Formats: sequence, C-alpha cells, structure tokens
Amino acid sequence: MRMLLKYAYGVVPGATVGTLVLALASAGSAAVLNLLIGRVVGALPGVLDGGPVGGSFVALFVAFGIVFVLGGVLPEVLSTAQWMLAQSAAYDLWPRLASPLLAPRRIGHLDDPVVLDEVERARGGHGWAIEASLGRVVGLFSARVMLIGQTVLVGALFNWVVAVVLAGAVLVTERRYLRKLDGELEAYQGMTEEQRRAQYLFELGTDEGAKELRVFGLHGWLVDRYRTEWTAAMREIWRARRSGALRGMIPLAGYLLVFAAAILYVAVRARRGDLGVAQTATVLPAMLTLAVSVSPYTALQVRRGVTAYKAMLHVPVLIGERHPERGAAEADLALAPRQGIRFEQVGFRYPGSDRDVFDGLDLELRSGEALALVGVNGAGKSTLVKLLTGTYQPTRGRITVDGVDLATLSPAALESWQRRVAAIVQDFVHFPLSVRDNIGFGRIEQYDDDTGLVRAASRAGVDELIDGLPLGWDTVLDKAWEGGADLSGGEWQRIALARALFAVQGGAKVLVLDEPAAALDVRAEARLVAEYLDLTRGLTSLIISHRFSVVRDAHRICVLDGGRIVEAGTHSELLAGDGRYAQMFRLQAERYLGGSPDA
Ligand SMILES: Nc1ncnc2c1ncn2[C@@H]1O[C@H](COP(=O)(O)OP(=O)(O)OP(=O)(O)O)[C@@H](O)[C@H]1O
Repeated sequence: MRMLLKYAYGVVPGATVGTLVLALASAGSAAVLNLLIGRVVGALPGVLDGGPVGGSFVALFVAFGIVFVLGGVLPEVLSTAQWMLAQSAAYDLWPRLASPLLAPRRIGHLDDPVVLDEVERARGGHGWAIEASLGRVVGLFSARVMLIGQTVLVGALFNWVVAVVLAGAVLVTERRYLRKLDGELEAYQGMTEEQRRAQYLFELGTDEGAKELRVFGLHGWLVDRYRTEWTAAMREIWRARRSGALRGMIPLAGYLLVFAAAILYVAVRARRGDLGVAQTATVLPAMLTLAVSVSPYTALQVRRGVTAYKAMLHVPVLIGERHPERGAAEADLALAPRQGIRFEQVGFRYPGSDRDVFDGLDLELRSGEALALVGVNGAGKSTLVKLLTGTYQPTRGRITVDGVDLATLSPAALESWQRRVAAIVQDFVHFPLSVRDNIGFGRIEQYDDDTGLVRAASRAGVDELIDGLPLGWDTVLDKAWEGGADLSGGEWQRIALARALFAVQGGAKVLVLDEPAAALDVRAEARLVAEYLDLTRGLTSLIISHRFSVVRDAHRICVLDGGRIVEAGTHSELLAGDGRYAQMFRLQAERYLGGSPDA
C-alpha cells in the first residue's frame, strides 16, 4: 500500500494528500457517528421521562445531524476523488512503461518473450492494473482507518479482547476471500487458449475480417464458433466459482458466528447492568460497522497494482540486462557514408529462431551508388535492411559505415546514423493520422516546413491526391475519423515514398526502398522507374523489388541466395552471365511476352 501511495504522491502530490485527507475524514466520521448515536440514545430516556431538554442535548443532536450528513456525503466525494487521483496519475504511466521500450536504438528486446511478459505483467493482464489500484489504495487506507476507529470504540467502551478478536476475524476473512478471488480472477484473466480464440473471433467479425466473412457467407459459422469457444473457455471458471462458493460458506459461517457471539455477549452484559444505554448503543453499531468493513476486492486490486508496479520498475532493468547497449564509440557519422557501407562476413539469426538468415554475407554499398537487391521470398532482403539501419545486430561478422563498426557505436552515434537513413520498409506503417503527420514524420524537426512537405509530396506524385482530400493536408488517413479518408494500397505506398523523400530533403543520405512498387499500378510503376535514378541522385541507395523493371536501371544489382550474395553486376552483365538473375528475369519476362524474353 505504501509503495503505491508513494508513487501517487510523486506524480500528483496535491491530489494524493487531498484524497487521503478525505479518506481519513470519511472513515473518522463513521466512528464519530457511532459515538454520537450512543450519546443521543443514552440521553433519550432522560428526555422521554419529561426531564429538561438542555442545551447540551440539542448540541448533541445537531452534531449528530451534521456528522450523519457528512457520513453520507463524504464517501461519495471520496469515491470521485479516488477516481480523479487514478486518472491524473495515469498520464505518467504510459510514458513510464513505453520509454524503456522505445528508447533503445535497436529492437531485439521487442522480440524477447521474457521482456514482453514483464511488460504484460506491468500492464496487469487486461489494462492498467496500476491505474485502477491507485484509487483503490485510498479506499483500502480508508477501510483500515475505519477498522482501527471501530476497534478502538469497541475496545475502549466495552472489551479490548472482543475488539481485537473481531478485528482479527475481519482481517482473516478478508485474506481468505482475497485468495479465493485471486484464483478466480487469475483463471478469468489468464487468457486461456479458448478465451484468446473467442476474443479473436469476436474481433474478426467486427474488424479486419468484415469483408471476407460476408463474401464467404461465414456469419453463422462465426457466431456458432464464438459460442463454442467462449463456453469452453468459461466452463472451467464457472466450475471453480461454484466449488469456491461452496467452500467459501465455511469461513463465512465462522465469521458470522464470531460476530453473533460478540453481540450476544454485549446483550448479556447490558442485561446484567454492566453496560449503560449509551455504551451499548455505541458498541453495537461499531460492531456492525466492523462486520461490514471486509474489503477483499479492494485489497485484491491493490495487490495486483503492487505486482504490476514492481514489474513496471523491473522492465528497464530487464532490458538493460538482456539487451545491453554495449557500444561506446562516439564516431561522427553526420556526413556518412563518404566511402560506403560494408557487410563483412555477416551472419544473422533472429532471436528464438533455429535458422541462419545470413551466413558469411559480404556486400558493399558504395557511396553515391544506386544498388538493387533481388532474391526469392525469404532470402533475407528485408532483414538486410534491418541490419543496415542498425535496428538488429549481426550475430557474427560486422557492418561498417566509412570503416566504423555499427556494433561499436554509442546509442547517440547510432541514432545519428539512423537519421542518415530514409527508408520505406516493406511493412511500412499506415498511420491513422493526418497526411501532414504521415509525411512530416520523415523529418519531425522540419514538420512545419510547408514548402518542403509539398515538394516531397509532388516528387512522390501525391500532391494532386492530397489536394483532392476533404481536409487537404489535415485529412486523417482513416475513415473511422470525422472527415477522414481511406487510401488505396498504391496511394499509401506513394505517401510512404513522400515520407522517405521528406527525410532525404531533411538531410538523410541513404535511401532504402523495400518493395516500393508492390502496390503501384502500371503508370505509377513506370513513373517510379523513370524517376528512380533522378530520385536517388547524390544519395547512396538500396532498392529491393521482385519487379525487374524497377531494378534494371540500378548501377549494380546483387542477387541474394542462401544467406549470401551469389551474383553482382549491371543488368546487362548479369543477363550475359546467364546465372540466377538471368533465369529469374527470363521467367518474369516470358509471363509478359508469352515466351520471348526481352534482354
Ligand atoms: N522477426 C522475425 N523473427 C524470426 N524470423 C523472421 C523474422 N522476420 C523474418 N524472419 C525470417 O527470416 C527470413 C528472411 O525474411 P525476410 O523478410 O528478410 O525475407 P525477404 O527476402 O525480405 O522476403 P520477401 O521477398 O518475401 O519479402 C524468413 O525465413 C523469415 O521467415
């Protein structure tokens, strides 16, 4: 509890202190109310017997009225304050968890299941357990103050042993319930295979599969399958809940017996004349308030919040241990590449995979050269881009830029290298944000350079498209937003090209185009081919494509196969060599020309 309160205080000190004061007042008012009930009831016989209604009785009654109203209002105000506390602290949570994930210049940690599991723990299964617990922790604090207040009332006015036994019964019962609830929620939130499948089916019907499901007439199938999976997922939970409810009856019966015995004892002592009316009328409501102060749900939320909070603190430590940024070289790559980029005997295997993508790859990308890379599916072309940008490190060999090994670079130097590279990666992101964002992200420092943005858009051939959008540059590229628009695959590809060109205008000197024409129509592809050498003039560039029309004009073409470069040369040299490239080229050309290859 202390840990979470300390965190909340660190983020929003005023709100935390204010909410705690409210919690104290709310719990305290319950104890004072019971005390006043006793006093009022104690004074009643005298008043009812026709005695004088003194000023002190009136004052007592007024005080009772005030505390009664406060006792009704304060819990409501407190619950709003708890909610606000959780909300205001929440703004700190996302950056706190996301920063250690976003900060490393490499991305191996995002493929590491150990790191991802810890992130999931920090999020708390289904969302922000920490956020939910921040409000609850104050609720628990209030419940504990209430427990202490009522215990003191019972102890001071009646019997300390009884008071401690009742408080103990509350805490023990709460613990037992907490364990039971925890087990149930674990099963519920544990996301069994069936639960995950049921959730996937639900989302499939409303999201990505909406079109195909209709075309294939799968509506009925989907509903039936969802029911089956969901019932299978819940069966175990229902069974656990049924048996848990039965087993839970035993401690509950014991708990009720303890309180019944205590109340009986009060009655016996009162009948014997050991307790006055005022004492009895205070002790009984205090006992009843104690009886209902069991808060297993609140305690559970707080416990889950603490576990999530510890995981959140552990995430950066784990990333540091498992994926240390070892490099410390502060090489100046601000003007790189002046000589070129070299892959020297590079080997690479993805974490958790048992297959090498590269095994002794040698490749040179000379400064100012337009290099093309071809190869069959899975040859490793996109992986080569990840290594070139330094987001992954080779498992052996080295990649140098102007002679400097990328693996030795400090995070700052690696970042400056990454800013030298402008890339359209194969699975580039379709940001559901404005056109300006989608292109401006290429060089965020120049986001406000309208002339530069328009120039990049025009070079990528999307200027007219943007002018035709409902809100022009401010149009959100997603129909789900007011005034938003959906683009076709080829239009998105040109937006991605504009983003890369905007980065080039901003100072990037290496342009990487991974399948830039995959979704382009014939005209757009022809335009890209015609302008390719112009777009890459003065840059070091790497173009990857399965379309030979796109790569044939490159200064040099390399064929990647079996984890190595097996052929390199110009288009005509490779055709003359009659090797893999010539074979693949002929195969593609024959499909268009019905058997007569065009060399
Ligand atoms: N994140 C990853 N984890 C594990 N293996 C991966 C990962 N990404 C790619 N691979 C594997 O690495 C190999 C090379 O993939 P890559 O995407 O680089 O090929 P590619 O030449 O670009 O293929 P394509 O022409 O189909 O785009 C493939 O066998 C692929 O399954």
